[in-house]
Amino acid sequence: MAAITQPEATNPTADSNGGKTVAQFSLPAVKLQKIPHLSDYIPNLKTLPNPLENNPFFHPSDGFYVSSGDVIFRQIVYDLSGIVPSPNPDHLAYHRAGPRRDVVFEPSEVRAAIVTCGGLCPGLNTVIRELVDGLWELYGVRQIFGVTAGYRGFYSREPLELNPKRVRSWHKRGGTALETSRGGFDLEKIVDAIEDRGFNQVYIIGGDGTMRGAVEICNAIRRRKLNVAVTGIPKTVDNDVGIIDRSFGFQTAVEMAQQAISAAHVEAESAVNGIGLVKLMGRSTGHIALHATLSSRDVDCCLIPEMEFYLEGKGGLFDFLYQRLKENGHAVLVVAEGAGQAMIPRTDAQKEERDESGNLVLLDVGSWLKSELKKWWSRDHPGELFTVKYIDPTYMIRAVPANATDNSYCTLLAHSAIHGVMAGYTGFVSGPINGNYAYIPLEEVARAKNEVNTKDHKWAWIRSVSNQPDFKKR
Ligand SMILES: Nc1ncnc2c1ncn2[C@@H]1O[C@H](COP(=O)(O)OP(=O)(O)OP(=O)(O)O)[C@@H](O)[C@H]1O
Ligand SMILES: O=P(O)(O)OC[C@H]1O[C@](O)(CO)[C@@H](O)[C@@H]1O
Ligand SMILES: [Mg+2]
Repeated sequence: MAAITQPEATNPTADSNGGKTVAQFSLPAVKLQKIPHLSDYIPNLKTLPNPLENNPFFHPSDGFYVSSGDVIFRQIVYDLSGIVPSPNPDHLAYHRAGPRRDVVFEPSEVRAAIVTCGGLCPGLNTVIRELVDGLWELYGVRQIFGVTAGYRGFYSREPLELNPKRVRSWHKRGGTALETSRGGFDLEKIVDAIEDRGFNQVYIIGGDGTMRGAVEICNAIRRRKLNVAVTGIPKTVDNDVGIIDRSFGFQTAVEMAQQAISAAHVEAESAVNGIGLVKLMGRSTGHIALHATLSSRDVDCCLIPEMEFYLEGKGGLFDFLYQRLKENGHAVLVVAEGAGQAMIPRTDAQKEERDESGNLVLLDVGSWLKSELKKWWSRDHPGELFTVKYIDPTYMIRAVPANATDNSYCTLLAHSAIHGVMAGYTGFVSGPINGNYAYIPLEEVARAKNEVNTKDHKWAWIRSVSNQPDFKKR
């Protein structure tokens, strides 16, 4: 239990020259997040030396294996002055991901299943490929299966046999070669299928909904006391899964979004009073819109679900855009698909409309904004030229192969997951925390949400590059 205490209370703002730089400060005690293990409910689980020992390509050296004492801290930024209270009262630590000295699965007895659920995301095929390759090449597993068409595929489709030859070029393809779907989550049928088919390692790739389903599968497997390890690999182009630094495919999506913003910019500056409007994915979080705005620098205003805005009146969107048109002759507006939903009129039927997974179907904020902009201009500036060019690259930013950074990220995620499962961990997710790969309890990831914090420095940065209003009525 690390409790670090600085002995002397001094002026917290003093510089370091005198050596007395910080007020008395003590870190909270470390709370290590336990990862469930098959031995929690399977007595006398046999262990064997890691097969990597005999892998001719690895030659495990000193420090190669990760021990249970290796941890990653969640929070690495502290205010030693004590002026700003810590946002996380617990000093959380997670087990470091990586190969363990002992494993609980004999490779010849492993029957691994891989499934992809929910919407697409760049890198899905890379994760699948690297799971197959990692299991086969690192650990010598030969029975690897793809469950097709999402959760429903467990009980309604024949699994697909996978091997390195079959998946060789999958990382170059967008989408998921296993196919995906929403809905179809029938817990008992899924767990029956896992049992009947003899799967003992289940790799579940998907977003927040998928992770909640994976928690239920894990709990049911534990109730039945099955020797089956389950791991979740978080997939979300929206980057809305919490705790991990970012989700795979997110950077690729942000990069793709640049093309749409550039096109909107060209269209806008080539027109008289031109507005370029781009709608980007982001059902309940605006990370893609935020990062695409920050990296493009062509955007005058970025609207996200985490921030309310209004159209009319002083300090509203129209007021701001009018100023921009007067100053620059054009403006570029980026809107996340989940922004402004409460302002768009909905019929009773639309209020109820859900997709197969139960997610509310969003209305098209881009089309609505375009029509409101046109109404405003013709009402307030009749006879003056005005153009809105609306670009909706929705599926283009996620239906592409992963870029180089995301591809290597996917490889590390897949290999981390395999090492954890082979060691007997279950009900966990692998992912980077502050740049280091960790094992995080699945339940915690299923609960955590990563929203844009409109009070932090990154949002202030958006406001400073765009000079957009804060939309606070005064
Ligand atoms: N609370 C839940 N419990 C069990 N299963 C769930 C739950 N929520 C969603 N699922 C199942 O998980 C799968 C994927 O869910 P969903 O369509 O919401 O996508 P997701 O995983 O959230 O990914 P994304 O939203 O990023 O596309 C579906 O098969 C759905 O039925
Ligand atoms: O049209 P689909 O496939 O249901 O997916 C759309 C949704 O999926 C997401 O990309 C999340 O994966 C959201 O941004 C979007 O609302
Ligand atoms: Mg989701």
